[in-house]
Amino acid sequence: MYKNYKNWVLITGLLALIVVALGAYTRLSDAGLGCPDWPGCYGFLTVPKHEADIAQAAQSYPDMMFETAKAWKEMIHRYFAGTLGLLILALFVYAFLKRQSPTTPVKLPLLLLLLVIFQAALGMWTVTMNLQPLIVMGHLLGGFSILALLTLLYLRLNAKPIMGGDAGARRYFGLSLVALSVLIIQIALGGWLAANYAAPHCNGLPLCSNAQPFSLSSVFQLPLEHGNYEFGVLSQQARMSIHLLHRIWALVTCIVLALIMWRIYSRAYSQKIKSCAVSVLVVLFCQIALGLAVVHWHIPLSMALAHNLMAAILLLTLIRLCYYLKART
Ligand code: HEM
Repeated sequence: MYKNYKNWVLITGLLALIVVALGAYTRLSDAGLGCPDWPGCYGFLTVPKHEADIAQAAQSYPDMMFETAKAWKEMIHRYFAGTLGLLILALFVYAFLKRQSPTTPVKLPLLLLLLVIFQAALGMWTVTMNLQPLIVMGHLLGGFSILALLTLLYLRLNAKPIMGGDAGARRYFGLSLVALSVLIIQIALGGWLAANYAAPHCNGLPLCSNAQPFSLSSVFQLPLEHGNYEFGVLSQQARMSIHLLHRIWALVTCIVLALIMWRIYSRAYSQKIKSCAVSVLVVLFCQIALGLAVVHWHIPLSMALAHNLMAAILLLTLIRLCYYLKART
């Protein structure tokens, strides 16, 4: 039974990765408003198919343009996300029933359950508030957080302690948390960039070829008073600055993570810690290359999607390192 539970945690983690990818696909292919209501689609449980249903949908939402392909992208994301929510509920119920057992943590599944409920609310607000950028960014961060907590739960259940400990590397747990914070800021800036449709507003490499100057204050402008935020509402200068800040912080992320990983690698004597630090470096390199490719090839959907997934993988590899640095033997 316990072995099955471990397998279910793994399956739930893989499903969370698929849900994050489907969410990115929906957002990046501009299908976020494919269904203008929640949890149904134009008042139906599935995408309206018959002519009479489509006519009724058009009548109920006269301001919306019904597009079958966009509606399906949105609904498939919701079906997968709903399944993920049910699996997380099942993990919590099992952990609660086995709460006396020291090998089954209960706080982590509870946190996951609360987070997935909040994430569903964010998904609803994304639609009902017509892609308000703060909500869209929050929804992206919520997905990454669920993935991160499932990874932690998987590690708690499966990770083998490092033989003899690794006191040399263990001292760097605090620094690994610094690296994690820098990365989380970079992921949030990426979400802010995408939620404000700022990708096409900075064309050159490494800097933007736009004429306007960079403005830090415009990056944190909160557009609140608009009825619909699809395709962005901020000025050209604000979007260029948001994009540029994501690149500048990418440089900071790269330097901070590279220095900290090198330090941990050179001080660790366990192979496990060394390999965790190397994986962070390899994934970081791929992520920077993908970011550059997204700009160079004018934001092809496949690359933007890969850039999103690589950000998630980078977060997970860093969490794995933090876990092993902290885990008691
Ligand atoms: C550690 C480095 C980086 C991380 C963790 C990171 C993370 C992210 C994330 C999470 C997104 C949001 C994707 C989505 O909404 O699905 C994003 C978007 C984006 N990033 Fe990065 N990024 C990094 C480096 C870079 C670099 C170096 C560049 C370019 C020079 C870049 C260019 C972009 C662009 C253009 C988008 C918007 C994609 C779109 O809206 O279609 N990123 N990034």
